[in-house]
Amino acid sequence: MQHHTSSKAEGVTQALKADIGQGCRIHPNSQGVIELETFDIGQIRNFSIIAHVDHGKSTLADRLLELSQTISKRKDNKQVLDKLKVERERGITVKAQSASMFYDYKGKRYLLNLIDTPGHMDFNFEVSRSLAACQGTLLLVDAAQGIQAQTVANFYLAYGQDIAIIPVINKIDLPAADPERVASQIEVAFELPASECLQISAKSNLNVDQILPTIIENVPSPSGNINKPFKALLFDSWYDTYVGVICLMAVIDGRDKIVSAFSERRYEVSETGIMYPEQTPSSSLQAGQVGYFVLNMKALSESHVGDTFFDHKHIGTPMPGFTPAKPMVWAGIFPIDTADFEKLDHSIAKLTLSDSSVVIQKETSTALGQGWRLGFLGTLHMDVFRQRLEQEYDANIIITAPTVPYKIDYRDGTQKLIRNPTEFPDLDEVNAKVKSVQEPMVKSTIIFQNDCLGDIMVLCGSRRGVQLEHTYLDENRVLLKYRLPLAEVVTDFHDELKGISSGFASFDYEEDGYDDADLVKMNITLNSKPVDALSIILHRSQAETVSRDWVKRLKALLSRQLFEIVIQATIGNKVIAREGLSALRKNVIAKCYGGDVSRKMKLLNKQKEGKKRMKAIGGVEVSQEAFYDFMSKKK
Ligand SMILES: Nc1nc2c(ncn2[C@@H]2O[C@H](COP(=O)(O)OP(=O)(O)OP(=O)(O)O)[C@@H](O)[C@H]2O)c(=O)[nH]1
Repeated sequence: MQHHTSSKAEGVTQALKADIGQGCRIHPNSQGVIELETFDIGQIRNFSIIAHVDHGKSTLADRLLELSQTISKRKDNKQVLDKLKVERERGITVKAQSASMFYDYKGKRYLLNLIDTPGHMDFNFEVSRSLAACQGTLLLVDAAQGIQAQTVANFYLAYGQDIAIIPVINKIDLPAADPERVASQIEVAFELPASECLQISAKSNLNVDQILPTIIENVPSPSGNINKPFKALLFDSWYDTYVGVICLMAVIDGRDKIVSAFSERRYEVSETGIMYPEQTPSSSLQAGQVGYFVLNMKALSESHVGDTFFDHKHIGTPMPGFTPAKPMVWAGIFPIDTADFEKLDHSIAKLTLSDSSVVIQKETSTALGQGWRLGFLGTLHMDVFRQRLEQEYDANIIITAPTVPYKIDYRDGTQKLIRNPTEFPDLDEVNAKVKSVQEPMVKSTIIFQNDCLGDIMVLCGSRRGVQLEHTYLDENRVLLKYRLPLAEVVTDFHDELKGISSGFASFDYEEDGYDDADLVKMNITLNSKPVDALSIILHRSQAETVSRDWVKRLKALLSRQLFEIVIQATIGNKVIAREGLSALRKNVIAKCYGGDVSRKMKLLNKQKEGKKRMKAIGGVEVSQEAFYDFMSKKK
């Protein structure tokens, strides 16, 4: 194999004689930049890899980077594209990343831009972003697991964008691999010929060398024109402490270095470059290329994903942007120790700099004190955010039960969006003023083995689901489509599904508008005083079961006090569940009498310390830990 360690003077366009593909490492010139100016647009390919979670995208991406000599072979098996600690721990890709590589094929040098995508349903929004910058994609399917729900969702995202789709069956080295069966599933589900599926093992490198030539042959080059005025699509951005906001863009036309945003703000470009795989400056970025721009943008809020940038003298029609990510799950976050408020405020602000899809509002709860209400794309997104707060910022927090956004239509024609159960109107107000209450719906895809069909249909039915489709992918794999309320899906639906199918069912959903629903707000009271942080919005049919469960669990978590505690669940004025906790008979303080003074002081101080973390609600002292335990245990 010819290793092309080019000299500094050598341009990247120089054609090689080799007619089988091989990678090539390009080095920056004496100014420290990679020369991209003379690179022919016909020799550029922009592609992504889409797949269900764990089907091997990141592993394959690393193999392609190695093969193209973009990175050297890693011994530690750590993935290059997954940068965050939480991603490595959970083995999921959260934020899309891109990487450029150079590859010599049939005497020509190609610039291949790989745009990695996350594999979980909460991040579908990021998949669409990445696809908008590509002309082709590798649809990766695990040879043992076959098509899963996310494979279907991703296929349709790519299909909708009208880009070339190359089916690739991965993990053919596994003993349970059945590539022929998976190829036929691909033909049944997507009408892509089984004979065109590449069969590879990203782990053992088997047939991986076929991938880049297949991309070059089958994915069209971008269609821009370098002689037209500059136009680029912003598809990702992040914050860098040293230079401010970094914008990842796909350049559609032109080759200018001065751009101006559609927001009519003008920016000076201070640096352009490619992800190689680290940020590497380039002499310019021009039509067809994908790379980063440093624009002296100070705040991430100035970079709108889906925005179009133009040459400031030729501002044209912006490209259809992306639908902005809408937070679909809201939850309150509070410090366990109220003294941590400032520190936590700072940590949340910093964390949202690198994740602009989180929406923040301040919130005050009588039970939990000052905190925030945060909007997330889904429950996994929420979990990842919580985990990052705890791991990277050492935060001790309580997070309330998630709420989906409800819509209330009033008789007087006004509408209200509810993100917090405390904002939900009480029963009297509903009766007097409300025309309708609506909840968000989703269309879900579930794929599983035939033998759990009955149980899965029962589960969907109990979650108020309506069946839309029932297809056999092969003799024992079933694809079901259900329309379900989002509120039913964000709690423990996925866990139950995994339980029923011993972990094998896969699940994905997309938003599907709002439906009228018979919803009520359930309040929890302690000695008749409501505990705001424990209010939830429920479908009337579930109120009884949930209320009984909640008061029972609360009873188990509260400590007995010097008087009786009555725990009630109410809807309006009506009590629907009740538990009592009898009074402590002996005064605990009595134990402190006698003994030496210092021991007594120590005990009293300890008690004071503990009190800091107590809230008195209806005269009842509730420790933050009790809240924490209550909230962290799912329904
Ligand atoms: N046996 C085998 N294992 C593989 C192969 N490719 C990937 N894996 C393993 O499958 C697991 C998931 O691979 P990843 O590359 O992290 O999957 P991913 O699709 O990027 O996952 P997300 O980022 O979470 O969507 C890892 O344990 C890999 O080592 C393969 O060809 N054969």
